[in-house]
Amino acid sequence: MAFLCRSAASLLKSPRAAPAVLSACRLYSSGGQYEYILVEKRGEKSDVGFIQLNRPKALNALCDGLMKELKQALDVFEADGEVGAIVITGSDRAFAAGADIKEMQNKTFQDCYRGDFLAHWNRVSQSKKPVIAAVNGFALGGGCELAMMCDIIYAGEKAQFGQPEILLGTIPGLVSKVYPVDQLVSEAVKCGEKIAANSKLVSAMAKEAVNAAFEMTLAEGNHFEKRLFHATFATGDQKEGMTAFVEKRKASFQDS
Ligand SMILES: CC(C)=CC(=O)SCCNC(=O)CCNC(=O)[C@H](O)C(C)(C)COP(=O)(O)OP(=O)(O)OC[C@H]1O[C@@H](n2cnc3c(N)ncnc32)[C@H](O)[C@@H]1OP(=O)(O)O
Repeated sequence: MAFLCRSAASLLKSPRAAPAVLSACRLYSSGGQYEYILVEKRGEKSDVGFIQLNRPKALNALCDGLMKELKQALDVFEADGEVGAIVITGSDRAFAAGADIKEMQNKTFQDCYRGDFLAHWNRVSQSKKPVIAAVNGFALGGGCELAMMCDIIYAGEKAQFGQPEILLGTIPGLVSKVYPVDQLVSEAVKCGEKIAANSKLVSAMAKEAVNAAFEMTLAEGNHFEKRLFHATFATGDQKEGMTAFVEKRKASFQDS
């Protein structure tokens, strides 16, 4: 179905394929066809495609099924001549708390590489129609990246953006802050302590991705970062980081 939707615009030219496109377009008018998102058209002229991430118990963690449905909904809205802009939102508590850690916990490097894990995650940035993120609550890791892939971000007062992957033994995880003069050095040391408590191996990989990005095109940089992300799944620290999250305890990284 996802493939049919992606090709909807071109398939419209083919009478043989028309029923497939029509059934794709019904996905939001009939409701209930998606498991992880709510999809409708909003605005006085029904010209705004509206997608709400809907896994409240998991704080909208971006599981594979949700990302496939998001792609599918974007495909349908792109093929819909009435739709002029798309809004993606979550709940009051969470836009999205990142990629689904429980789904990733036991993945190996081989699983990531062979399955080209995250291959379709760039779909939002490829949208031909303007996409607006309406962010309330947590926008962490992949949730933060999802918001950044949109063209415009509107944030609620309590929105919290962050890249905490380093706490899980994977990349990235860089944060910047502004402090009063007299607190700056001690806060910088505290920051250093926090970084040093994470996997030194994975921190080095995060730095490698950031540094390499300066020398590359955006597409090359994204590709390199994805491959390094896959490589973290070959480390013991990624297993420890994600297992610690699932077991609700502090991770103990061995730099291995
Ligand atoms: C982009 C790529 C490639 C990678 C990533 O995105 S890695 C993930 C990055 N995100 C994080 O590390 C955030 C993880 N979540 C948290 O730190 C916390 O859940 C919180 C700070 C967002 C909220 O904490 P709070 O104490 O308010 O709530 P919890 O009890 O921790 O969570 C409620 C419920 O949601 C489940 N949950 C939350 N985040 C995820 C996630 N990313 N993946 C899977 N599940 C998640 C959490 O386990 C809990 O469910 P259970 O009670 O059933 O365990």
